[in-house]
Amino acid sequence: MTSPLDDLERLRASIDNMDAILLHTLAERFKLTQQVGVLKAQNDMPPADKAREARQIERLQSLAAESGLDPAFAEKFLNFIVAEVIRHHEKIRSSS
Ligand SMILES: C=C(O[C@@H]1C=C(C(=O)O)C=C[C@H]1O)C(=O)O
Repeated sequence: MTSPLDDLERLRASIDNMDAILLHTLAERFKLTQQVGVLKAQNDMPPADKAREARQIERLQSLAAESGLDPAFAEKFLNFIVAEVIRHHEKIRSSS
């Protein structure tokens, strides 16, 4: 029989793996949004696109509901990421 501490350690090891996946996935996403930022700066397009964000939120809320996640959390999560992306885009724009 495993002890509670063994169980805790095993669960935490898997959580650490998931955190690494999340971070690597985010890094790949930021590589793509950086390319979008360069494209927008080169073509005088605004950093933010609220219509696109609204479509993404709607899609993620529905995926969240299907996965048993709180749709409000999905929206907050996307908004948090997009705010950082916009910050990057503004930086690219001001330096080009
Ligand atoms: C990446 C883009 O720029 C911004 C960032 C988005 C994102 O991180 O998904 C979505 C829309 C834009 O506000 C884009 O227009 O596609």
